[in-house]
Amino acid sequence: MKIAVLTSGGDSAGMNAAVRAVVRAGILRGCDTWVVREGYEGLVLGNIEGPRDSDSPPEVPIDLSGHAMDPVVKNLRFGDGELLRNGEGDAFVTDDKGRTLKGRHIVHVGWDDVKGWLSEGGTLIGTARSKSFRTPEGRLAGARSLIKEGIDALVVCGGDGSLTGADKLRSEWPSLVKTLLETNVITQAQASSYGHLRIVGLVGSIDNDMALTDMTIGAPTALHRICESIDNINTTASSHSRAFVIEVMGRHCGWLALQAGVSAGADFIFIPEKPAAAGAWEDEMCDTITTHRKVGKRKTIVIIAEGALDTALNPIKPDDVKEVLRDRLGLDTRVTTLGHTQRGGKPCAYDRILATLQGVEAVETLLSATPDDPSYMIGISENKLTRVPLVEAVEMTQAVAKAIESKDFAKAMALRDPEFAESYRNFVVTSSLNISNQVPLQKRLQIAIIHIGAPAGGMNAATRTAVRFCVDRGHVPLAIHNGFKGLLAGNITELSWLLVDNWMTRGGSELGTNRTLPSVDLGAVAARFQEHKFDALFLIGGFEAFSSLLILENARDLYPAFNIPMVHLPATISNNVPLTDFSLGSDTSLNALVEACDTIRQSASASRNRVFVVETQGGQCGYIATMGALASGAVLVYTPEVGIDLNVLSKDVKRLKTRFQLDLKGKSQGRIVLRNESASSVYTTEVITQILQEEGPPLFDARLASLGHTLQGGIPSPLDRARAVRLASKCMTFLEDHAHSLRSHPQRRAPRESAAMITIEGTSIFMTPVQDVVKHADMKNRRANHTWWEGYKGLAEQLGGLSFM
Ligand SMILES: Nc1ncnc2c1ncn2[C@@H]1O[C@H](COP(=O)(O)OP(=O)(O)OP(=O)(O)O)[C@@H](O)[C@H]1O
Ligand SMILES: O=P(O)(O)OC[C@H]1O[C@](O)(CO)[C@@H](O)[C@@H]1O
Ligand SMILES: [Mg+2]
Repeated sequence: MKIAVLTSGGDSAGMNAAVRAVVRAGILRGCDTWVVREGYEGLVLGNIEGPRDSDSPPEVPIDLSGHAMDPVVKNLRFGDGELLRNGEGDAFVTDDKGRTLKGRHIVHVGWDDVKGWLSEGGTLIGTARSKSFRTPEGRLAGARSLIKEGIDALVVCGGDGSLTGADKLRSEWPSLVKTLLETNVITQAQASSYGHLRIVGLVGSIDNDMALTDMTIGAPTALHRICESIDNINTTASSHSRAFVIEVMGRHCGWLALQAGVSAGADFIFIPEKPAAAGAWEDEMCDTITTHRKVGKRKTIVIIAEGALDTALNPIKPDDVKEVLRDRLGLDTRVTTLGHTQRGGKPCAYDRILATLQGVEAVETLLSATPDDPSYMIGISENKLTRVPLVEAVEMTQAVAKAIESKDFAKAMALRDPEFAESYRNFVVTSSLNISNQVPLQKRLQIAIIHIGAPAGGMNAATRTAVRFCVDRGHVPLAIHNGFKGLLAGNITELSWLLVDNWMTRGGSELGTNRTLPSVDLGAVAARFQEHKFDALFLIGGFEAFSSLLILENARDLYPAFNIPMVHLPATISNNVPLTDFSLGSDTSLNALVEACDTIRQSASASRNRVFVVETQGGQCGYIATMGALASGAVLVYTPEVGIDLNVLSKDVKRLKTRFQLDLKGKSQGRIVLRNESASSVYTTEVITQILQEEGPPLFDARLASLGHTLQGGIPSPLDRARAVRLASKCMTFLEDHAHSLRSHPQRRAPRESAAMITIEGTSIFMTPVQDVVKHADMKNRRANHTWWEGYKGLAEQLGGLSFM
């Protein structure tokens, strides 16, 4: 099968990763792979007729013995990848030896043509907003180009518009083929061979505006760019006690503005799905901000989506908001439009992984497609890839715009993914300071918050959420400083709304954290619970927090003080807590790893012929190493779950040698091997590096880099912050509900369900009793019995290109 991939609409970070994945997965599955330059415009323009240099066979590598049938070897490179990467495709070439892509929009690419693309921002194959493709003539020309080049299947990576175009092409295809046949543009044989177009959509857009998927490729990276900017603005805003109105992208969708509001801790937001009340938003905004200023807040951050409206559908622009803040509140106010900085830069770890997994899935979808199947869009629901009929996704997306146009805002909100409305509610609770939601005095609780284990990004954001929730409901948030040691020392204080204001952006643990378990002195721990009148306990941490909760639940018969609701929010960079797909901090950590590996790869590539063995943390859990390999393009990954033996090592050395032999002479790229710190007690990172150093020359040499505690990351990633807000809010509701039911039905022993862990499993979030979590835990190795990412070690290595050698 000949598969072509194009990118269309506004560019988004991760599009290159998607193209790389489609190309490499296609090759691994025995397909020929092509890219279409400049989106649909490239299809319309097609390729110039006559001789061209794109189909020249792959340059023959020096040693093919034993590997001639390897699909990677057969499709090693066609020579145009460098041109695309360097932006030289359209260069004016004077001598006849030079390559050019001028006049060629549909280009054959091989394995090495997409090397290094994983980490590149934007889209190297170009994108466009093609006017001509919107016309029937344009689509006819597009169909002609595809058939002329013999393309059987098309992957379109773009936003809602691009996928609407893809759906149109799909539905019109039979009539387009008929017209081309009738006008003798194609032969009967071509019409029969290409009677059915296999097409699949990948959603690439920073807007996250496509229905039936939780996330679009590029939206998380744009959120990174926005949060970085707002984090920077925060400090200057605070210094001058100013207000900032920050405009973010999103013509018809408020996802970026909403998530930025949640993750950056803004005071007020404007989004199209929840338009501000016409004629009343000025009062509402001023009241909210005045309340914040009255308790002593020195800065004001208002985020406004590009497409913000009021309920009468009048656009609201940053200058309108600025005027109100200046004239009515007397605030020294500045407007910052983030513009295209949001679309720029390298993809974050999540986008690299999402694009890679969805690219692979797109190829599988094309291979299994029959003429009776609908065309699919590859989506994601929480942590599960989905195949959704393209036509349904397009219709539902258009329904949002229609709902807004007809002022049915509740419907618009409901048509976005389920998390959208929840995020909005969470934004309101965590940003505002209002007492109208407070519960009656007799229902108010003293809720203790404790951090346990190693620091992880998002711990402080979760704590801030808990505190803001308490303030909103009238509960008292009590911080236990320095874990159970601190509790025993009586290190407990009340937290306030203002104190936690800047905690969204803070890494580490503001409360202080350590690995001491309550078993250090259970009786004394119970006494402290009683003394400080805890009504509920919120534990934030990793495996130790899970163990602590288990210890407390097991001791409920002995110590009545533990008969309060208790909930654990997993937070650890290792992501080794059983049952949950993601712990807080794991995304921050992957981003730290990806950044470090990009830098290391740069050094390795510059030195030519170099392998870096990079050691990751993760304890007995290979999550960071495995997902880090997918996100950084490592060629090998060693995990504690699989282990290392001599056979594996010797095979890997051979594979690396073969791969280096296949590189263009003098242009060898650097390669990365990731090794989890506990993958083997004998074959340590040092030993593996020494083996490669001994065996590699003259083909390659080897160096070691240990990432250590840098993997805890600095500033938490926006995804960890947003997850912290979402999960911590649910935890607080859980504590409140169980505390109230325990108060109304006092029992000697609290029910086991009242000591739970919040878990993300596939498409759902659960409150799982800690006693049930135990069944899924390997307590000795401090990890889960089974994980969702196990198979990705093999996938990372396949996409790295060594597995078939
Ligand atoms: N209704 C349509 N019929 C045919 N082609 C379309 C249609 N809508 C969009 N397209 C094609 O898709 C291209 C990209 O669409 P659009 O500019 O809306 O961006 P997008 O894919 O939504 O991405 P983003 O919103 O992230 O920039 C258009 O320029 C056009 O070529
Ligand atoms: O880069 P352009 O073509 O000006 O488009 C800007 C638009 O593209 C997007 O970035 C993506 O759709 C929108 O958020 C924004 O309104
Ligand atoms: Mg769009």
